[in-house]
Amino acid sequence: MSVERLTQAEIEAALADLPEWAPARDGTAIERHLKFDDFVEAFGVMTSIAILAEKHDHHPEWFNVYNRVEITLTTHDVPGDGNGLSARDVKLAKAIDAFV
Ligand SMILES: C[C@H](O)[C@H](O)[C@H]1CNC2=NC(N)=NC(=O)C2=N1
Repeated sequence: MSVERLTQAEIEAALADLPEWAPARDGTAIERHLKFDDFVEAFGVMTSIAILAEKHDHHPEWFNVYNRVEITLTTHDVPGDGNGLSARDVKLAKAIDAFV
């Protein structure tokens, strides 16, 4: 899938379909915060997301403490300087939403 940077309009359109996600890092990322019953559930979901990420060849930046998981999606391989949002981020976010 293309790693071209999404335009601002494309980002806004994508976020309209991703109500659980919020823009982050000045529009170069999107993030979603999750809370589970306990650590084991949180880590189980992280394990599933890790397998999904590997299938997508697109990997999250994430933080976990006990039952909380904070996921940030951004693309390193975009042209130009620094990370940006690409269609890969949108695709992985939709895949994550499909099972959390
Ligand atoms: C070589 C490998 O395919 C690339 O480094 C992939 C791996 N996972 C990735 N994950 C993310 N978030 N951004 C990337 O640009 C990216 N590129």
